[in-house]
Amino acid sequence: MRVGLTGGIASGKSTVSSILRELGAVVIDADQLAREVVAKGTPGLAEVVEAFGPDILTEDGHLDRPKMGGIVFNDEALRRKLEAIVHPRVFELYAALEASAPTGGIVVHDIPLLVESGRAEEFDAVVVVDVPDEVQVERMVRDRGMSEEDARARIAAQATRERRRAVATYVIDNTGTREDLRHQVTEVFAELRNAAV
Ligand SMILES: CC(C)(COP(=O)(O)OP(=O)(O)OC[C@H]1O[C@@H](n2cnc3c(N)ncnc32)[C@H](O)[C@@H]1O)[C@@H](O)C(=O)NCCC(=O)NCCS
Ligand SMILES: Nc1ncnc2c1ncn2[C@@H]1O[C@H](COP(=O)(O)OP(=O)(O)OP(=O)(O)O)[C@@H](O)[C@H]1O
Repeated sequence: MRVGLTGGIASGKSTVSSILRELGAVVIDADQLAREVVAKGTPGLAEVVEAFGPDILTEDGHLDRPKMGGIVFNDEALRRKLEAIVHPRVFELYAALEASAPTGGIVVHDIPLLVESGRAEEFDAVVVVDVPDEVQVERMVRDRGMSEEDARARIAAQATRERRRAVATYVIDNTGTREDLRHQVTEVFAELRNAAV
């Protein structure tokens, strides 16, 4: 069973993913794949340097992620340019991982841009982690030391809550405590397991 997991930035997707892993799901993390395809020494990173210039590298030759974030979350055209390099490579890796994933279990695809990429209907079920924008901002500022302005720019680069909720099979409300979250995830996982048999 292929399950899409999505939600706005800092909504709690990684936290939900780790609970799902504990419960026995296989999780494929799109953000992690997006890091791998531009790791030091990859053709992906070479293409990024060609497009954005060598100043986008740190002194030791890695992608300077905070700097790149500052550029692409304030300029939609440049964001699209980066996505055009990263996304096709992520899809390639995905295909390879899916081909080697064990069959029969629940495979969760943690994809921040699931709605934006128009691929929601490719999944047997879609789980949306939902919080108001203000909670996203609060968590980015509190836990990641981001400025409020940067946090809002990232939210503005993504689909609205309403658009995500419109494709949801299950909505997980993450405005409560971590314990509340675990409770809901456990319930959703039980329903997914029932639906899978
Ligand atoms: C700009 C980059 C270098 C900033 O790196 P940074 O380490 O600060 O953030 P990280 O990669 O951990 O992403 C954090 C969150 O930002 C949001 N985000 C990332 N890329 C995008 C994007 N293109 N559009 C909207 N939101 C995005 C997602 O919610 C993601 O979970 C990085 O986000 C990136 O390479 N983005 C382009 C690739 C992409 O679209 N990734 C998203 C999933 S495939
Ligand atoms: N219920 C909660 N109460 C308080 N803090 C929470 C809760 N759930 C998650 N958090 C915290 O909020 C932050 C964002 O959560 P998490 O990293 O899981 O989000 P994410 O959606 O994966 O983010 P990103 O889009 O950047 O990958 C983290 O610091 C996490 O520890």
